[in-house]
Amino acid sequence: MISVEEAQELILQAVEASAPERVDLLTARGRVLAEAILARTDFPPYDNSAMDGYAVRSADTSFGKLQVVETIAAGRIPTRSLAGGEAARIMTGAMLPEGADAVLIQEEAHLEGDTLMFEKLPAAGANVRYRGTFHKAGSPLMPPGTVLQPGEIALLAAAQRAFVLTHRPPAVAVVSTGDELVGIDGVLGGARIVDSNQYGLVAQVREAGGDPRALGIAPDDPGAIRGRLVAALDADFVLLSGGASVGQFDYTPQVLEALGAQVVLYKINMKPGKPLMFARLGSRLIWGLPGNPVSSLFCFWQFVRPAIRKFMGYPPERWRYPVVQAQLTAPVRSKGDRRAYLRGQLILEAGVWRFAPYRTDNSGNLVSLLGINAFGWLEAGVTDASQGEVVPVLVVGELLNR
Ligand SMILES: Nc1nc2c(c(=O)[nH]1)N[C@H]1C(S)=C(S)[C@@H](COP(=O)(O)OP(=O)(O)OC[C@H]3O[C@@H](n4cnc5c(N)ncnc54)[C@H](O)[C@@H]3O)O[C@H]1N2
Ligand code: MOO
Ligand SMILES: [Mg+2]
Repeated sequence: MISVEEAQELILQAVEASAPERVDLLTARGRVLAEAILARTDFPPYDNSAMDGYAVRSADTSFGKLQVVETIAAGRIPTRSLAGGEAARIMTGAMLPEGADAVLIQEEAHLEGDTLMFEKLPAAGANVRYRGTFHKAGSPLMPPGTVLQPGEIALLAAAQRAFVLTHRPPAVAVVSTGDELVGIDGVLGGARIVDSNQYGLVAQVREAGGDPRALGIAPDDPGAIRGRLVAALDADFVLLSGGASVGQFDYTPQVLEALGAQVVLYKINMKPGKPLMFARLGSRLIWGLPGNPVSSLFCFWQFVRPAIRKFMGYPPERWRYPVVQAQLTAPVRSKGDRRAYLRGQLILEAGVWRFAPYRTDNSGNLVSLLGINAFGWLEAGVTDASQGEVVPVLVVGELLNR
């Protein structure tokens, strides 16, 4: 059995960033830039007011009051420049008139007719956003490799980039195997269960940024699995779930070998998720995920998501989930035969990371995934840890505050 880190390394070595494609900015969230973006305009594009108030000349201190000569709304070009003793009513974002160099906020002034009364004029530059002070036209705005989150999308919109070159996400085919499986609206009873992995994996692919293709269920029959796998090879990545272990009807390893796939690794020193297989078939990458629902989800987070992120051009520090050190809120046990990942909740409590482990380690217990956001772990050879002990915790979901 190889370690989690060795397996991640081997899988990532098999992945390259995808070719760039042009996409509509409205659909680019979560993608990664494959081009450098230059600013064509200054940010901001003209001197403007940061507040609602009065554009003034800060040097006009000898005037006890000023004459308001016009009102400037956002989107309007001032009709005249300010001479000594003059002010202009101005709104947030409106263009500063020539001659003005500061904005007096309206709360610190009052009008008597067209005469502006105030105690003190603001210093030069107060409440003014000068042209080009955020960013200069012609200088690099975003390098390739920038992850496009809402802030970056808004900035690209401001730079008038309606289309951008980004790495394309992988198409990820999901195939479940098992004679016991029925589709979500299939007839239960007897020895049948719902193919829940298909739904969990499709959701995970989407969450990671990939393009999922739900290909349904193949029975536990090598020919049928082979047929479904070949149909799945249109996709960049294929996720087979079930049949990865050593049972009499576990066919994933033999089907992959019979197809001539190059098996890169099989079996990881971890629980849940030991019987993971990863193979290459031409340019296609295939994961044989263990069928146990918790193992399937966990193997995805550990070994598929990093590959999706690398394929999508994400920088290395974003391939894997982050790890924090957190205090256990309860004692935990492990058999010690493999590295044991304990599902649970990571909570930031009064500035301290605390990890509340769920009470089961059963790989078949889907109910135990309700509300979890993290996996704390004990290394192989360690059989217990007490309450308050600090353990490493892999953060797979949203952080919680308390
Ligand atoms: N003698 C041994 N038995 C097992 C070993 C072992 O080392 N020696 N490993 C165990 C571990 S660890 C795991 S994990 C599982 C992996 O099982 P498989 O990948 O072979 O998967 P199946 O046998 O097909 O199914 C296991 C389990 O999961 C359920 N399942 C399968 N597919 C789905 C699905 N799409 N949706 C929901 N549930 C699914 C299936 O019904 C079984 O209950 O092997 C252990 N055994
Ligand atoms: O490694 Mo398996 O996933 O525990 O039950
Ligand atoms: Mg099995």
